[in-house]
Amino acid sequence: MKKITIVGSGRVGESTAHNLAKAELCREIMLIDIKEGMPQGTALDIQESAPIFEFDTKLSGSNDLAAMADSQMVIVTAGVPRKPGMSRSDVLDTNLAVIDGIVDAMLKVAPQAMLLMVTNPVDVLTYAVAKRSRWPRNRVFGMAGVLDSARMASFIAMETGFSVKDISAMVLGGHGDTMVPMTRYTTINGIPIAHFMSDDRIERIVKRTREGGAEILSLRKTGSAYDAPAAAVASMVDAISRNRRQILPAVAMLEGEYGLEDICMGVPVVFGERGLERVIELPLSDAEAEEFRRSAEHVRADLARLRG
Ligand SMILES: NC(=O)c1ccc[n+]([C@@H]2O[C@H](COP(=O)([O-])OP(=O)(O)OC[C@H]3O[C@@H](n4cnc5c(N)ncnc54)[C@H](O)[C@@H]3O)[C@@H](O)[C@H]2O)c1
Ligand SMILES: O=C(O)C[C@H](O)C(=O)O
Repeated sequence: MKKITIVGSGRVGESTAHNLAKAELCREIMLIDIKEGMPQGTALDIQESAPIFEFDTKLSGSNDLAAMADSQMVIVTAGVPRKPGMSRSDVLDTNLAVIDGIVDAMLKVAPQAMLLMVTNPVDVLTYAVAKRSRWPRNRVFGMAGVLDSARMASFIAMETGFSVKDISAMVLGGHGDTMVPMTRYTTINGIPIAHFMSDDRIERIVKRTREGGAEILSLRKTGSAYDAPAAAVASMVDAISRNRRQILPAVAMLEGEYGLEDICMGVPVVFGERGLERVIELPLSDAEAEEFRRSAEHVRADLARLRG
């Protein structure tokens, strides 16, 4: 890709910029933030690591949303994170106001770009962007499942002692307390985890995965997770910019899949050069379908707040 803009150069934005630059996933990165001097300073700081990491990506910063002109992708990490004790939905109203301005600016200066939403609550804000922009779903999607699945895989590696490289985990649904860790589709080198772990141990991992964001918040206290989230964003950009046609869980607009439409939430999708190229519909057991339905209800409750 030629140019990627990251709007919001706080913790997740900065770490994402560094990951994209180190992997040379685009030729140019524009960092934008409302804080004066901050995106410029962050861009320069990362740029000065280029001789050490040996990347040719050029970084710059701006306080003007018009600087996203000609981007092929805009990654949105602007807004506020929740504080300990809050749910992600508690920052909806604050972050919605931020997102609307970004979409309006994109419609003017980068109307053909893809938008990758990170700001929380990510399912609802992805939906808000899709509705405001009227872009097709291949160009509007959100990051959550790659992060939640990485957390689940990390916890399985910690519990079993097996290499994390062999663990393939999958978490679907809304990015909240009702997310759906798909234990039946989670394997260690192709072997279902039930072969290695008791139901109790699996249930502990499911719970810890659902509470993964809150666990980091409660330890760190001054901010939410950013390193694993930024790595997750970079892996989605990698799949798109290198046209890998990789299956990753991501927040997508559903158009009848899983019996749902007019809602954004986490499902397995194929990422390639056109962005979100296809939603994959997995057969669900009765129990999984029920968890998925409950998660959708939770997202819909927040969507109702958008309307009114
Ligand atoms: N989807 C996920 O899985 C996931 C993971 C981690 C964080 N997040 C979310 O990402 C968001 C950012 O988290 P963070 O830790 O980087 O927060 P942060 O406070 O470090 O950074 C947010 C930045 O956004 C900037 N900002 C605010 N309004 C803006 C606007 N109108 N235009 C441009 N910039 C603006 C702020 O100045 C700040 O620098 C939060 O909403 C957080 O919950 C989501
Ligand atoms: O927990 C949060 O609020 C941030 C993010 O959604 C996460 O899961 O780390």
